[in-house]
Amino acid sequence: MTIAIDTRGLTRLHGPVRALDDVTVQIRENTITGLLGRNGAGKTTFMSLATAQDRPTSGELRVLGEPPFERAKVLERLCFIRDNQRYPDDYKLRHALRAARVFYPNWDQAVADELVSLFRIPEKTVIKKFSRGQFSALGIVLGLASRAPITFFDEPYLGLDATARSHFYDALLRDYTEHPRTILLSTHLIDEMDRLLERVVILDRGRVVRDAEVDELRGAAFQVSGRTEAVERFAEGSDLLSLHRVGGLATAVMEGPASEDVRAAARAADLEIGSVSLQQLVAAYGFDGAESASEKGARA
Ligand SMILES: Nc1ncnc2c1ncn2[C@@H]1O[C@H](COP(=O)(O)OP(=O)(O)OP(=O)(O)O)[C@@H](O)[C@H]1O
Repeated sequence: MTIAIDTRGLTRLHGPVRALDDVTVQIRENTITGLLGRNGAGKTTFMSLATAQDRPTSGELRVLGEPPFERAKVLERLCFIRDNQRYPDDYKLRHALRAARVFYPNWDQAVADELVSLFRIPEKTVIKKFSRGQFSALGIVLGLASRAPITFFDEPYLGLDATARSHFYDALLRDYTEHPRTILLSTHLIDEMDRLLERVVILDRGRVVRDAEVDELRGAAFQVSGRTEAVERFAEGSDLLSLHRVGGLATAVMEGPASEDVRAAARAADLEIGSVSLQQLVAAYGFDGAESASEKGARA
């Protein structure tokens, strides 16, 4: 297994704010990894450090085997698509594409042309007058057509309508399958994107709280649903992550594998047992801004 991004104790302080706090993580090469976490968790900071747009306060960082700072050889192999990208005032689509063609050694013009037409990006309008969605679509075109060995997408979907988002996911998967490379994506749209993700790193207040294969995470919890009383009784004494009650019915997400014994007990209590989605799991742990059962318990 080759590591694309390797960090040891990576820390970035802004005064009292620990934007990244002692982060030790290895991002695998040729994998799509999701960087998840609530607002302010440190996702953009991580990407900015890995692309040498910012410097760490302490800790070690290696990208493609080297510290990225002032290493042209490393930097030309990275593409960072962020939501506040600046373009010169008079830039139109063709100027951005021309600059990208010069900058990215693996640039694929045919991919760019196809995506420009798919996303209906205007050719005559200056980029600074683009709608939010058109601006995001341009970032996606640059990110995919760059074919950079490591591509960072920091919430690349802002302003995109549902059809355009779906075009993005399909184009990303298709191009990645044909040309495997390392892709790091930050997102809050976990349900929509979970089919893209092979691994996730979840950050909370600058720290890594989970770093796992998506399949491994999904197998780490299960849900039971049915009559509230029966669900509550079933959940007693087990590792309850979240409990939602609606009318007389409830759904509980519980940590641990759904073993045969657990399944038999659920059937005996007339409860439905099922798997949880990545979004449900992230929400159950409270990493999406919702309050987890353990936080609620701690307050009570
Ligand atoms: N230049 C800066 N000066 C001061 N604080 C900063 C600076 N940049 C980031 N921070 C703080 O560092 C923390 C991490 O910010 P970051 O932008 O990395 O979070 P994020 O996970 O990308 O959030 P979001 O999902 O909202 O985009 C936040 O508390 C933010 O306010």
